[in-house]
Amino acid sequence: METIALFGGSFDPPHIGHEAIVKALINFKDIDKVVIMPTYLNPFKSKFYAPASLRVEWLKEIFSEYENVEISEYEVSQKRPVSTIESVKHLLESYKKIYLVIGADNLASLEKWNRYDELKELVTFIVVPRDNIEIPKQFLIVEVDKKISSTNLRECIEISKLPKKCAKEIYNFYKENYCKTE
Ligand SMILES: Nc1ncnc2c1ncn2[C@@H]1O[C@H](COP(=O)(O)OP(=O)(O)OP(=O)(O)O)[C@@H](O)[C@H]1O
Ligand SMILES: O=C(O)c1ccc[n+]([C@@H]2O[C@H](COP(=O)([O-])O)[C@@H](O)[C@H]2O)c1
Repeated sequence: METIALFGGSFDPPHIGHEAIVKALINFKDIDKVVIMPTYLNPFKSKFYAPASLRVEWLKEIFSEYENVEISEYEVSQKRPVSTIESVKHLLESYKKIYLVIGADNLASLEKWNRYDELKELVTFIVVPRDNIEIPKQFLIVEVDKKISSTNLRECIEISKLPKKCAKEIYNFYKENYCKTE
């Protein structure tokens, strides 16, 4: 196991778009393992909705039968916003090469990420297309076409857009706590 794909995110909630991205990564290039790393809190966000412990629990259940997929609690266990550069440096103690996976919506803020100049030298970015956002030529692309976002699901939770393994638990949590519509 030398090469990993680091797939970080809030996963608030996890949805079938995330699952499709992980499936596509497993067979991409020289990737040996996908490391899914939920945030405690994204450094650019002010709050989370589901507690980190619950998001970790869901992710572990969703990917429990996937080979070569690991859920890392490195960020969550620190109970603070953790910059991606910190997580990458931590993972480079164990792995030789890291592909860093982001949705195209994150391209707009990427250069403002903490120590971006250093980060870009340490990883190879993989971008997943989204919302017809243009992806500059220097980035690798993994094609996954799922028009789903956690923001929309928090507004109006739809069970068909949640990973089967814990769709009911996720549905009930957001329905009771955040959904605005029936
Ligand atoms: N449907 C999708 N297509 C492409 N990339 C996605 C998709 N859903 C999530 N991603 C990417 O996966 C990573 C983790 O996503 P995240 O947990 O933020 O979910 P999200 O649906 O993007 O949530 P939000 O609506 O709050 O931004 C991010 O880099 C995000 O851009
Ligand atoms: O390192 C940073 O400065 C930084 C700033 C904003 C976002 N990120 C990371 O981007 C990933 C996607 O976040 P999100 O909330 O869109 O799922 C997640 O791993 C965040 O920690 C990282």
